[in-house]
Amino acid sequence: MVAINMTELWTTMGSTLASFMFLWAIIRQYCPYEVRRFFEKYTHRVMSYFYPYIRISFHEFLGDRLKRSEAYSAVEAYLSANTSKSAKRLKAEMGKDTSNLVLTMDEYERVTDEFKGVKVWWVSSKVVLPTRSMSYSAEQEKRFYKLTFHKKYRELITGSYLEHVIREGKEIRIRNRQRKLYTNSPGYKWPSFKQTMWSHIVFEHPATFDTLAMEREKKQEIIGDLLTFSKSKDFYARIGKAWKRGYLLYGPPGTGKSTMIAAMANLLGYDVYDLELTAVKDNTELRKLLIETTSKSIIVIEDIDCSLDLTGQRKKKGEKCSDDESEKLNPEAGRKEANEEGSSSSKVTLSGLLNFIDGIWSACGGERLIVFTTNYVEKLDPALIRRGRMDKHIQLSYCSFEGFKVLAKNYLNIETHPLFYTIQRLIEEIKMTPADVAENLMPKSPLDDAEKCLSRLIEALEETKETEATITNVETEELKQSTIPVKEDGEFCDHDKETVEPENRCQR
Ligand SMILES: Nc1ncnc2c1ncn2[C@@H]1O[C@H](COP(=O)(O)OP(=O)(O)OP(=O)(O)O)[C@@H](O)[C@H]1O
Ligand SMILES: [Mg+2]
Repeated sequence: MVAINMTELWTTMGSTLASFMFLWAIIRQYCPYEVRRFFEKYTHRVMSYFYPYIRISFHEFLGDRLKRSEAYSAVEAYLSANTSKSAKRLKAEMGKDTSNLVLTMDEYERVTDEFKGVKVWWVSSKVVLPTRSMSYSAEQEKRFYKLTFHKKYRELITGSYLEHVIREGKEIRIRNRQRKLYTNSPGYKWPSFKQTMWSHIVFEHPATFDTLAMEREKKQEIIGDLLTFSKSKDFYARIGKAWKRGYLLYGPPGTGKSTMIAAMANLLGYDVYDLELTAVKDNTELRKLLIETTSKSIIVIEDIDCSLDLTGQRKKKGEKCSDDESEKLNPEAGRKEANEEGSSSSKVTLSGLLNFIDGIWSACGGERLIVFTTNYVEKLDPALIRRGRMDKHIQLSYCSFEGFKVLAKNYLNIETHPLFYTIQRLIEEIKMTPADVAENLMPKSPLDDAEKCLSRLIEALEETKETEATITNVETEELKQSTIPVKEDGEFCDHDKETVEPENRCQR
């Protein structure tokens, strides 16, 4: 009797379920989106009374969708390391140093994980949002991971399990990630959904502080400063300051400013965001770029004096960053065009840049260095480089003997040589950039040994010495003539006195 009743019960339940499924299929197929949403909502409510499982979603982009969710990235990394053995469909991507492959779950793949004897299930999924256009576009995809577990383990899973997933995921990401060099391409379109405003390539610069030609003490001081910064999360939180630090690198061309940025990134394992200020449309776009940078990164603005003038007005297209006079003194300066293509419509102002560095938005993300480089530190607005914005000012200068020894070790693999004495004497009295010293030390043929390269450097130093002496003589001569200007009638006159009427001034 009981058996018959049970059979009837199962049959009734089965047919009810079948009817419900049929009804649901019709609704899905023919009803408008709003009606479907309505049914979905109430079906979920009814189901939740009987369904013993809890589900948590981790979406790739949240809220205003400006930034990829950190939780999503951590889950992705965790799953790639912990479940790639059990998943059947995987995606492959190049890992760190392009030497290993990183495998992650493919879309709609389902895997099981276990924590303290409790089973949980992860599914990677995506929804495609309704588009206005007829064409299918990848930009409308919303990816997410869904975690499912029994409701009796709610506390364990939402507490210690998720903590464990996020912590481990973050560590794996740091271990596996390829460091990137980002740039904001000129004319890049406003991000429509999940595209970022930065494009990137893998960062593979080989420079390190070991290969940087610089006095040992100064180098150690900078390394110490950087390492202290990277370990000071709690300190910055305690003093109520955003976890970021500004560095101003200044000095003549070829003294190693860009090389030092690469060495900094390699020392700390940070990404590099090379910000081309002249390609930024306005302050709002600048802020968007800032928000999109991740932590553990260096934001670099090279040749800051060329990007923005001191009044906050952008330079016009084609205008040179240095005036004619300084260009004459330093032909290198002329090479730096103020603006690239597309800058004519740029409206980034000095105040926009100041806000970028330490405005309220600059705190988002944390653990970031902002580095400015310039050849002309004296041209910069003091507000831009005051402590708090540019906390550490580092001067990179002409090659010292100590710097030369680093280069000799790098290029020729020698630590001492009889010719070092001559080089020491010359290098201490002559201004030669590390870039020039390095170029002279570079073997030019397979037959070039250390002695040949060092002799070439000595020759170059002597040549520079002679040129410097000639210039000094000419300048002294000019100075002599210009300081005692004489009128035709034999009287002395003063060029600089404003009071002298133009017609009374002497002709040079
Ligand atoms: N201090 C240095 N140590 C080691 N190599 C250096 C150093 N300075 C310059 N060099 C060499 O010279 C080249 C040019 O240096 P770098 O681009 O870093 O100069 P810079 O100061 O950034 O110049 P600019 O002001 O023109 O941008 C580098 O490729 C590097 O090989
Ligand atoms: Mg440079």
